[in-house]
Amino acid sequence: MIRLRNLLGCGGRVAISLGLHIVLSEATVEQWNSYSAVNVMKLGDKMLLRNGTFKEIKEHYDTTLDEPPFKSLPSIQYIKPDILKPSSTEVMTVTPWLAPVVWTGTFDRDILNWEFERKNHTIGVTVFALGGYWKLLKSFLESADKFFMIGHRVIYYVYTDQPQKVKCISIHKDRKCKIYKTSSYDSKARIFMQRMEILHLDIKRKLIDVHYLVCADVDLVFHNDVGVEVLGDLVATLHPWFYRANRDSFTYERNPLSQAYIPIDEGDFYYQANFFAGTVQEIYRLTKCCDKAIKTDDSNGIVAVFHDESHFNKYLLYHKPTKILSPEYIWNWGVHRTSEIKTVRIIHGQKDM
Ligand SMILES: CC(=O)N[C@H]1[C@@H](OP(=O)(O)OP(=O)(O)OC[C@H]2O[C@@H](n3ccc(=O)[nH]c3=O)[C@H](O)[C@@H]2O)O[C@H](CO)[C@H](O)[C@@H]1O
Ligand SMILES: [Mn+2]
Repeated sequence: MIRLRNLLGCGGRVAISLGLHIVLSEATVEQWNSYSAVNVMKLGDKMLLRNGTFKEIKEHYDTTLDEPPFKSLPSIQYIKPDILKPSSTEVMTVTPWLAPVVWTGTFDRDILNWEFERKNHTIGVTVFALGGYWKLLKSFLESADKFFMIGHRVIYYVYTDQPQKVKCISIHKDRKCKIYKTSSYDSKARIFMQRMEILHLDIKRKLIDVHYLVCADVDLVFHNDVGVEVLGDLVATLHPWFYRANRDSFTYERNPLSQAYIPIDEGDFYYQANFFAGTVQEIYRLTKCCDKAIKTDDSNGIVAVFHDESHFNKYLLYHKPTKILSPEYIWNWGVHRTSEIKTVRIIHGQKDM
């Protein structure tokens, strides 16, 4: 029996269940038994376009529901969680919409790794390095090899206008690096705008083909372990300059004519656009939506105050992240460090070119 999970992606699963609902409400099962599976499976994954009746497929679906979804691993030992003991008394660890906020001390990476390994997912990282910024790639990739997702399958997707220079940078032998050539741009604003477009188009073209995707700026240096705790459906990082600030001091776009506009009495947090993550589907939705908003602004002669970051913040206000990373994840040495910043994990803003 081929497992259903091999046949269906997330979309396929939804389509099948939708298919069943439509089918059962509009025709009897007997009627549908005589239909070719092809008709039904147009709703689902192409791999299911095989000869078989609806009955066979329904039976297959029912059987596979009872199978364990992921590989089983030997159990691991860890300290029992104590429900009466908060993971932090200093900081918020869950938002009002029930998204966890990841701080050092709030998670056990061994448990997370064990759970992740059962699912056997690949993690992609996109990074853009155009113009003189290609020189930052070496420290980005070398530090990622040392601290990022150790023990997991990682693919780096490097976008650059100078692929020949990038090829010379050596990366860890167990990791793949795909280099995609992009056009050169004179202005930074153009680069920020293009990134959103390139990302959603390449996800659609399957040039980026992973389960989880992390989108990072090249002027980041990994300083301590960053693991699967940063993965989730839609994950954003708190900005170190603003995490203690009130919403009226956030540098959101305040021009009501811009697509990125956020009124002064709205906003949860100020997120940085230089490190975000999610499933590839969620990153597709985010980048496509931001790209559309940036282009609408462009056609009206508007450039949002912090470019893609303004649009990113607008998107996340109305599509709440399912996980938030503390500023430990993207720290800037220019910010006064207080006691809640226990482990600086990634450093931003040291452009040593
Ligand atoms: C003042 C300003 O605009 N700040 C924006 C910029 O902060 P930053 O001042 O940190 O921007 P930056 O210079 O790091 O540029 C952002 C990223 O674009 C890429 N890049 C940029 C220029 C270039 O010539 N070549 C190149 O490859 C590279 O990946 C870089 O890390 O970026 C953030 C997104 O991450 C936000 O959008 C910020 O609002
Ligand atoms: Mn930067």
